[in-house]
Amino acid sequence: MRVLAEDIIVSWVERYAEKQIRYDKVRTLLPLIQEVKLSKELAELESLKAWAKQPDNEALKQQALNDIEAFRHRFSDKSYFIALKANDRYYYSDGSTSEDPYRYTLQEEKPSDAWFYQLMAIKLNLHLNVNPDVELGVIKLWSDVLIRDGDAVLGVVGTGLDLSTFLQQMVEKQDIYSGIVFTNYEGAIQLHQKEELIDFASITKNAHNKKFIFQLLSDADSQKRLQHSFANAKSNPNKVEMTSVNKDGVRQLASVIYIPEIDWFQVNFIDINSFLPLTEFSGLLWVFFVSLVCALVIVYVLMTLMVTKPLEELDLSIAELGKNHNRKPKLSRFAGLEIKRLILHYQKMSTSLLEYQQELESKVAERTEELNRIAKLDPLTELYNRRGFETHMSEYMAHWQATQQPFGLINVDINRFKDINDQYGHAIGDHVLQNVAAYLHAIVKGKGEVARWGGDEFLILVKQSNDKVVQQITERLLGDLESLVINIQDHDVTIEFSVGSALVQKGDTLEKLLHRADKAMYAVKFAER
Ligand SMILES: Nc1nc2c(ncn2[C@@H]2O[C@H](COP(=O)(O)OP(=O)(O)OP(=O)(O)O)[C@@H](O)[C@H]2O)c(=O)[nH]1
Repeated sequence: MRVLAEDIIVSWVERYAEKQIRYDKVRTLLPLIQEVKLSKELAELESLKAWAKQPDNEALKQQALNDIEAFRHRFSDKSYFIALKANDRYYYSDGSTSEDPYRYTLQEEKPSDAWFYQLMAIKLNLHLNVNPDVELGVIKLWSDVLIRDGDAVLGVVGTGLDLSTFLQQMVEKQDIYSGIVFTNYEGAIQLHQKEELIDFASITKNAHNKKFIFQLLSDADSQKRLQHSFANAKSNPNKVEMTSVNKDGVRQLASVIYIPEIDWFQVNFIDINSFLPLTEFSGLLWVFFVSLVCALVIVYVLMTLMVTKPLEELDLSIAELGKNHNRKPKLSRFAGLEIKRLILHYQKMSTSLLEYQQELESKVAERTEELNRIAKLDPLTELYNRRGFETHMSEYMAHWQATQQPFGLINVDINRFKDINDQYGHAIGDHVLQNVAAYLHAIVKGKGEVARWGGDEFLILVKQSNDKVVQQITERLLGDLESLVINIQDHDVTIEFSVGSALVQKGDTLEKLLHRADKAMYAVKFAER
């Protein structure tokens, strides 16, 4: 904002300064320019030139002084001066006396007369000189114009303006300016509010002793910039050149304009800070700061209500979903539309995901149960296989340990089963095994469990039993009355078994019990042979 404001000020000042300077020229500088013009006219006066060539000729002198007297009234100070080269005499008249205007004789070695000899030497047609008037005791702004006859210089003529009046009108009228300075063509200060800064009689001094405007600036860069502006202004008379300089320790804008009529520069300084103090912005900055904080708080609250909170809810629900819980995210009515939509989709997704998962889990459970069941059963006879029977028996043995209710184990082995296989083939053998399984199952009914122990060998667990029941079953299996007869390829084949049994005893293990039943069965088998 400050940079922008500075830019605006610079462009505004540029326009303002240009107009102001034109106005100044008309209002204040015009009298000075007028004086210069008159002095130039006076220098062209033929009678003056004639006298200047022959200063001792009284007739020519009278003629010239008469003509000049008419001019005198036109000068604003109603005075003139003439300095003649031929006799080094200085004439001055303000009309106060009708005497000879001769005042004194100039002397080359006198510092206060140096201006004259310098002008003669450098042959400067017009020179404005700020110098004290020794006679009147005031500082005057002199307009010095050479009296020329072709190339020859005959003297100097001109008038003086009271500097203090001029300064009041010109330099002290500061408006927005922090300082107005007039310099000659090389930058030596001619008009300044502070008289001590004015470079009196610049023309008579060498550069080391002059007071240049550039010395008022704080650094070399600023001096360079101002010198550059001087050069530009000189090549574009009446055009204002702006540059930024450091003066009196602060940044200032310097507007430079060249006034060709008097070969001077006018430089106006503007202290940007005083023109545009930072404090002007402080209120605005506070408003901006407070607005910014309010806006941030509102944005934060809205973001929290519309986005952050609903997302936190969603996050919690997702964490719960990881634990297989369907948690419904709580939604405030401020939640953003997109977020609401997102959460709705999430709910649908999580519900169907959990349903699908439950379905999957129950299917897996079913399959596992089925697999466990299958793993325990013999696929051909659908009786317990060895593994299934062992599991069942270990459970039953634990039960027996607790209740001590007796039970028995019967080992049943088909006699010469290999012959059936060999004679009718394996498929028939399988068929026989299935029939044997059904037969044994029917005999045992609810009294116990039947298992296929391997090949053609079966085991029967007779639960909560005593020796008598076991004996009954054994006898039934060995007896002729209820023999198992299977029709194979139109032949009735009687299936015979070798059967051995054992009752559980104190301190028994399954191994021991099996061993006894096995032993009993083989005893029967070998006895038969
Ligand atoms: N068809 C069929 N045969 C089987 C199966 N498992 C075992 N076997 C047969 O059963 C026969 C058992 O033979 P063995 O142990 O000598 O028994 P066995 O011929 O009854 O002889 P003994 O017991 O001494 O009377 C073998 O020939 C096996 O190949 C099966 O699942 N199906």
